[in-house]
Amino acid sequence: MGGLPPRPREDPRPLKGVWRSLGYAWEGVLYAWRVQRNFRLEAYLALLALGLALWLEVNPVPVLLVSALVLSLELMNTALEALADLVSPVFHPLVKRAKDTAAAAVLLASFFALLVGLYLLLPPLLGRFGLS
Ligand SMILES: Nc1ncnc2c1ncn2[C@@H]1O[C@H](COP(=O)(O)OP(=O)(O)OP(=O)(O)O)[C@@H](O)[C@H]1O
Repeated sequence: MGGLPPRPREDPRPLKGVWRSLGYAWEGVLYAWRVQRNFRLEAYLALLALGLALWLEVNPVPVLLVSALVLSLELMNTALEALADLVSPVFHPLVKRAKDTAAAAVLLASFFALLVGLYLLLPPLLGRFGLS
């Protein structure tokens, strides 16, 4: 395990600290990408939805916002799972509550993202194929 980084006020080069923080955050993204199949699936779906929005000339901002919400919640879920496994590697009802609730947050956001995607993209998509 690596040592802890210097505390912000003790760091003689604060800007270097910002880059270091970005590096740690990127490590988190790579970790989630490696171990979480759902994170990869959600990232691919977000790219697909963004590509469709651009192709259909639909405002891509809502797609970006809901994608950011789902992916961020998946990262938080991954973080919570790691902590829960550290605290209680064996079955504990409270860990079950915590993990299930964190997973529910991702599920809920994904459901609403799907609704936003369908509402925004389906009508112009059907129009492109002459089905509207
Ligand atoms: N230590 C534990 N104590 C109690 N229940 C647990 C524990 N670990 C896992 N569970 C239960 O199993 C479910 C799945 O947990 P797990 O950590 O495997 O996540 P997951 O849903 O498979 O997520 P992912 O596939 O994203 O890793 C949890 O939602 C919870 O209900």
